[in-house]
Amino acid sequence: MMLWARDICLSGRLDDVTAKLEPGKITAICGPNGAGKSSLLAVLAGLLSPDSGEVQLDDCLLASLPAKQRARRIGYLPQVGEVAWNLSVEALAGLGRLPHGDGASDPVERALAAVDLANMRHRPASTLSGGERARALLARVLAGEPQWILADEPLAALDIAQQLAMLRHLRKAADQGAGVVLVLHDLSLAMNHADEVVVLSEGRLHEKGPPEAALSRSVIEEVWQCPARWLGEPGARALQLG
Ligand SMILES: Nc1ncnc2c1ncn2[C@@H]1O[C@H](COP(=O)(O)OP(=O)(O)OP(=O)(O)O)[C@@H](O)[C@H]1O
Repeated sequence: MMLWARDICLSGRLDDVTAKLEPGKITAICGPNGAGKSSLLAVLAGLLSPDSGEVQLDDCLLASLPAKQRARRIGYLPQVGEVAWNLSVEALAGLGRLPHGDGASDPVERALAAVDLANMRHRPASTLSGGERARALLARVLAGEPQWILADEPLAALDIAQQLAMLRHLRKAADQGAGVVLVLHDLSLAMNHADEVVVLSEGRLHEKGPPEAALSRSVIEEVWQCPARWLGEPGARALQLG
């Protein structure tokens, strides 16, 4: 049970990246702007084909899986939070059931509750605030109850209470066996909430390991070229910059 990117090369974006991701964990992908985080996530989701290398999902190659099966097993939330059609929140979350073709309502209800949008279920997506829209799009992913949740900056538009609620929900999903992979710019969130951190730099894998090691002060200074130090205790770290 794993999602394994092997020797991934993608012209100008990823250079021989290998990373084995485990279910039951929250893995954060971190790195400076342009480091290749979104590209790697899209490759892991099977939405971007690498020039060379392959992604293995459990015992099969991702590229060999029919799109519907892939969509059942991997839920992907892109970075740009656009809603193409002006659906209601409930209908938008319901799209997460499409790969299953069952129109089941219980997973949609659970997803709406998880993102705290059950009371806005009839609101057209066009009337939502940025953070509400981000949560509705996340509800679509959660409603599919995928084995892997791959989300590109899912917390960026959320207030701190919603961030915490979402992290608790993602932790619960991981505890129940899902693999959770999050692109995060906020290194404190990665440090305090991830089990594993993948650090990319200029398209290459720089570090992979537990947060205290992968996001050490020396790694941050080398990769982000930014003086920084961690304050506080493990699990409740704050990053002081400068
Ligand atoms: N469609 C594309 N064609 C060519 N190059 C691209 C394409 N999309 C992104 N890139 C380039 O690939 C590199 C990695 O982009 P990517 O979006 O994966 O980085 P990122 O780490 O997610 O960045 P950010 O933190 O800014 O979101 C960047 O230099 C970017 O300009």
